[in-house]
Amino acid sequence: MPLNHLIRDGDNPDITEERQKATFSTEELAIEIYGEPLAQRRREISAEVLKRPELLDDCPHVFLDRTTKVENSMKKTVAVMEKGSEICDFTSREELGHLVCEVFGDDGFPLSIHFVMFLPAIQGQADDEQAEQWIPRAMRLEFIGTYAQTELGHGTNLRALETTATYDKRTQEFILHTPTVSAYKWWPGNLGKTANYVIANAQLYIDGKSHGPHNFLVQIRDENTHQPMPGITVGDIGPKFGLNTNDNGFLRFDHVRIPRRNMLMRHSKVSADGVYSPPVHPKLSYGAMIFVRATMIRMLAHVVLKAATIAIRYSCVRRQGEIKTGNGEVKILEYQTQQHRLFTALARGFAYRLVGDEVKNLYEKIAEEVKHGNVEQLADLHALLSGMKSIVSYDSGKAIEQCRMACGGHGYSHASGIPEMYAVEIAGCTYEGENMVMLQQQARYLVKGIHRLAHGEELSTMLQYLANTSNNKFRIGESGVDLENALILALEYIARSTIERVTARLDSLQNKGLSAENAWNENAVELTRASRTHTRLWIARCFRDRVHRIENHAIRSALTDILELFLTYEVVDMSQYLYQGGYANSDQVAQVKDAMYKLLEKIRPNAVSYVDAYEVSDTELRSVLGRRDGNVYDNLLKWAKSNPLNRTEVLPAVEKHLMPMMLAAKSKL
Ligand SMILES: CCCCCCCC/C=C\CCCCCCCC(=O)SCCNC(=O)CCNC(=O)[C@H](O)C(C)(C)COP(=O)(O)OP(=O)(O)OC[C@H]1O[C@@H](n2cnc3c(N)ncnc32)[C@H](O)[C@@H]1OP(=O)(O)O
Ligand SMILES: Cc1cc2nc3c(=O)[nH]c(=O)nc-3n(C[C@H](O)[C@H](O)[C@H](O)COP(=O)(O)OP(=O)(O)OC[C@H]3O[C@@H](n4cnc5c(N)ncnc54)[C@H](O)[C@@H]3O)c2cc1C
Repeated sequence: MPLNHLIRDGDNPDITEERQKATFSTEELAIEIYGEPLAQRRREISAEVLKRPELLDDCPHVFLDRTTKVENSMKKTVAVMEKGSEICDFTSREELGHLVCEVFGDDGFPLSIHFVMFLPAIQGQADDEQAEQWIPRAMRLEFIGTYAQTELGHGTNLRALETTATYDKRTQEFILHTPTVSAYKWWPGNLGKTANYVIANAQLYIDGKSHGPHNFLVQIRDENTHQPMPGITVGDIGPKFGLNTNDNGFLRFDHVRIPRRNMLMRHSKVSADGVYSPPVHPKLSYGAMIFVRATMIRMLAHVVLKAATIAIRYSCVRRQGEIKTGNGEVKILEYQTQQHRLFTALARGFAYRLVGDEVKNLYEKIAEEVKHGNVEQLADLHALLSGMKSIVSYDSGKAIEQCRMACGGHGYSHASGIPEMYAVEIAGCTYEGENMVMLQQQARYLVKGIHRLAHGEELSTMLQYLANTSNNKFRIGESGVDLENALILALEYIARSTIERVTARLDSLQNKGLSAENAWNENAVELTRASRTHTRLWIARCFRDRVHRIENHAIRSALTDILELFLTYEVVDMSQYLYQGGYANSDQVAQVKDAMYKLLEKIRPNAVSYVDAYEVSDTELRSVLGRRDGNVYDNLLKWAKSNPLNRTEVLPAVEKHLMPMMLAAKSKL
């Protein structure tokens, strides 16, 4: 029995040959990733979707214009809501999430922000009475909501948001108002044409005094006619780099009145007579952002693993050039350069996916504490997520782009599926906090860590390595030190020395009289680097711990190869930092590189099986190059022929414009 469960008759023999080489069971690896029964449920859901034409696209979605894309996704949403509960358990986020991926792909769907931000904002920030009133209605989809925070003029600097919510004691209402053009809400997903309610973030004013940004539930469209409510101007912001199935929108309030109880009041409150009670932590109204930052890690990793699936499968059916003259053309995956760009992408995908689970669990634990008023760990969580969303979004983007380029010309075609994946994924560098800004949020926490250490104060578990000053020599190759440990210690050194250096520079500039703010800005690039090195260390440690916990020997061994490749790649990529302070020499860095190249060879026979085990169906993959059966060329031809430009032999536009020009040119002869 072959260990790879995806072998089928009629597949491209080049890909079948790959699957026969598997040294671990792909089904067992799938169970390790998803757990049981989810691994099996995902397969059943995928199979059910295939039987229901109303859930499938009539033609490749990339051939459609925006209006049709949006309409299609709305039509399919209704089909999912009507029949979806026959296919999956709606109370399981994982099952529903899988169904959504199958039916809609990555480019957005009408309920994405409803589920990802609107509901979580209510769940975390509404008091019990409000939650009881709003959540059941929102869950039944009696209305669709979104999260309207960003404005035309400000997205990052939330303290400068201009939308106001002024309390009117007389009527016990808030008046929501957009005072300037730059105060228009701008960007919220599904706001343009879909949502009829928003959680609006606005500056709270009582008796002329500002209390900072707070969240309010505001109805923006009529529940029966979907027409904008009085005082509301709303629309779609236009086409974007990606996510064009999503109607990101703009919104203006013109003195819109809402009842006092529409302010989300779990943490901050305004009494009927206008008395304000602040929250136990000033940033609790940022809770929905924290939720998305925690969830997006797995979403981004999922896209990397999809791109890796496509590029690795394709690289086994594409033959180009010879390694040894006369021996025939090889699968392009035989080239070391191809393995390097693809297996490192695969390793990052697995690392981020598995670490993403840990981040989600940590978030859930701390969110529960916060719900009960314990905010002790909120700063740790905020710092971690700020770094994680930045590293994972950016490095995933680079990995996906490598996968695309690794497919040569066909990677540039939408037939590969990768351009759209890249466009969707890379938005993660911007949304939920622009990366440079978020890295600096984390850097504040790291600098504080060094100061605490200097004052003999206790450090959180995450920062304890900062105290390990005896780790000052690279121990690769020493007896008693295995590769993994040596690499983790090297990453600890890189992070510690980088954070120490930049903190010392900040301190010295301030000692010379520079203001804290100016000293910070003069070192901002180095501060973001410190933040990156810390986060990459955290990911590495967390990934290692996750792999060590695997009980199935064959699966642990398969993922150990991926872990070691990840660690060697991270260390090589940051090796310049190893030279600072003389931690390592160039021979030692060469040893890490050699280990990395050996791992590429070791992973090569299992390459297709790793991505097969991740189990993304062809329906979800939406890629001609990444098809499970490897039958790429016939299907590329079919795909091209089916595109709307080929509906007529002679395009009407050619007849109208070019032919007269050419005929006129001929007649002038
Ligand atoms: C069921 C299935 C469903 C499946 C569906 C799947 C399909 C999904 C499809 C597609 C999904 C796409 C999803 C896209 C969604 C995108 C949505 C958005 O983008 S919403 C907008 C986001 N906006 C931002 O993120 C703004 C960024 N700005 C900020 O967060 C803040 O302004 C910040 C942090 C930059 C500064 O905030 P300050 O000005 O209020 O605070 P300062 O003065 O700098 O800091 C004071 C202290 O507060 C801490 N702080 C700041 N934020 C904190 C926080 N959140 N928690 C705890 N502490 C925090 C700081 O660390 C600092 O601490 P010390 O003083 O150093 O100790
Ligand atoms: C696809 C997508 C979906 C979105 N969905 C939503 C949504 O559903 N709801 C919502 O409310 N918003 C949404 N947004 C908005 C998003 O959250 C903001 O765009 C994001 O927070 C960045 O803010 P900004 O656009 O103001 O960028 P800016 O802050 O203007 O950033 C521009 C540049 O200035 C730099 N910069 C800004 N401030 C600083 C600083 N203090 N220090 C150093 N550099 C700085 C940045 O690093 C960046 O290089 C979405 C955005 C996108 C792209």
